[in-house]
Amino acid sequence: MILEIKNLKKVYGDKTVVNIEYLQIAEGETVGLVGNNGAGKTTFFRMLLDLIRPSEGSVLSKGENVMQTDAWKDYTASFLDEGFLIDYLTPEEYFIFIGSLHNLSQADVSAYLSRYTEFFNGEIINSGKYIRDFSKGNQNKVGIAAALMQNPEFLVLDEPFANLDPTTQIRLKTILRSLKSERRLTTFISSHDLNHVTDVCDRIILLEKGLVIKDFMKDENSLKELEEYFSE
Ligand SMILES: Nc1ncnc2c1ncn2[C@@H]1O[C@H](COP(=O)(O)OP(=O)(O)OP(=O)(O)O)[C@@H](O)[C@H]1O
Repeated sequence: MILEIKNLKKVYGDKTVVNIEYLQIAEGETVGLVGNNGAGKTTFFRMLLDLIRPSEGSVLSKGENVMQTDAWKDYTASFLDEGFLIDYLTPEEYFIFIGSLHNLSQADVSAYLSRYTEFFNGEIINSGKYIRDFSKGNQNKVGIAAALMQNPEFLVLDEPFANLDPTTQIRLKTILRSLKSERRLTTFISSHDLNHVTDVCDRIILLEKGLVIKDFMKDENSLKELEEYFSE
């Protein structure tokens, strides 16, 4: 079991924004987290990654509490928002820096980047610009590519399709599918885009006011069911 959540709660003031009794994610699953604004998706992801402390409960990665160990950091990669970037670097400098944290040489990083030319669509590499000068969509591309470069077993992405152009959205889905089939990558992604989520995920978790309202395996009716749920 790559991830196990036990009685996880986050309380701000008198408001419980995440309240998940039990949840587990197995190796190789692609799980989509959906829910309206304020449902608690980002807060939940931040607790998964030990970026904020839960008020109660625990997150176990391969059986170890993420608050008490570091081993999970070797096989987990994530991109939640631009806060993960270093905006006064160029994308190349940023990739080299992230690579150096994961024992990748400059040659390894260049080899990796050359495989992602299509994903970058000519806009990221050799642009001579700092990350801060890129559009939000292109900043997202840098963050997602840096996460993938770490060759993770477990990938967490918060709204990866937002701000990406349709071509890149489709390319990202293709990349996620091939990493799943080639390397059994486990992916946990949040999204407001029900089409993309049902397209790429094999399991969908619906969060509302911090609670898991639905947790089901995707089938051919899932998109319609989700659309009905959200139109009520
Ligand atoms: N630091 C904080 N202090 C107080 N309340 C917070 C804090 N962080 C988040 N919240 C509240 O927690 C709730 C959940 O927010 P969160 O960002 O996790 O939702 P979300 O599902 O990711 O929403 P969105 O789809 O808009 O990104 C919201 O009501 C938010 O206002």
